[in-house]
Amino acid sequence: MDFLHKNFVYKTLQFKEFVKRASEDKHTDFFLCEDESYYLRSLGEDVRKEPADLSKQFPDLAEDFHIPHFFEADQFFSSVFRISSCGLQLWTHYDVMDNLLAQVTGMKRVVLYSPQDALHLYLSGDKSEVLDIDVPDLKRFPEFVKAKRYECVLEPGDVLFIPALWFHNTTALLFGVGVNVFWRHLPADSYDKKDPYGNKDPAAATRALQVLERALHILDELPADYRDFYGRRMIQRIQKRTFYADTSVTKTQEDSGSTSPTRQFTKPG
Ligand SMILES: O=C(O)CCC(=O)C(=O)O
Ligand SMILES: [Fe+2]
Repeated sequence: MDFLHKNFVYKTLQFKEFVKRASEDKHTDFFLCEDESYYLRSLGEDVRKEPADLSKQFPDLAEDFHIPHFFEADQFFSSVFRISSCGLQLWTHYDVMDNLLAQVTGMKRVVLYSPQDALHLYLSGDKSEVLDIDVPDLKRFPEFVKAKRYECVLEPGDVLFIPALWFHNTTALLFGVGVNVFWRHLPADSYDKKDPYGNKDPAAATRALQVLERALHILDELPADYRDFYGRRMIQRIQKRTFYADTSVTKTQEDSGSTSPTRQFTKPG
């Protein structure tokens, strides 16, 4: 699927007809063309307000679906039923909650990139503009080669932990059914209140980005050479204050020689 050129449409179908079409390669009945692909991502009862919940929208199926005890019941956010045609690829994106992606039938390739590689992914909001991650256009996306790719193939019964902010790109290798479960690992009031999908930035991040826009607007009061000078200094200040590698390596990480991030709130420095 291509979010830049919107090569997909939203349609309503009887569930039985949807499953038939999603599981066949060529269709006798179709919307656009005989080899079109199908994708279902379940939603809540009120699609704009409520997150998806397998036990509410598909109670019979939910009886068969159990995941290990990874989080407390009050951290649960949503359980999303997903069905895809063979070959369907979903663009690289991040979500803001921790996630277990379970494969029920079929097989799915999942490619992951660390949040620390965000600047190499040419983001448009929560999505990467590099749609073809296997044969990327390196003239348009030269930095993409710097993003480290992690890859796995999910088979029936497999469950993949996708931590919040980790980028993921999925390709169904066969017609397949899956469920993913999002849960909150930050205090509940950190999240955007109106976010049925679990992909809106935490409220504090949104506020910080708004303040940054204001700061940039203020810099516009100065000539270009001054903007350049203060812009560079602002970048350095942000890096020093926020990047793991620069300031927030914990004692234990230093001791073990690891620079991998942990989820810790660092004191303002
Ligand atoms: O499995 C898919 O098709 C997409 C999964 C996904 O984006 C997620 O679990 O957050
Ligand atoms: Fe996702």
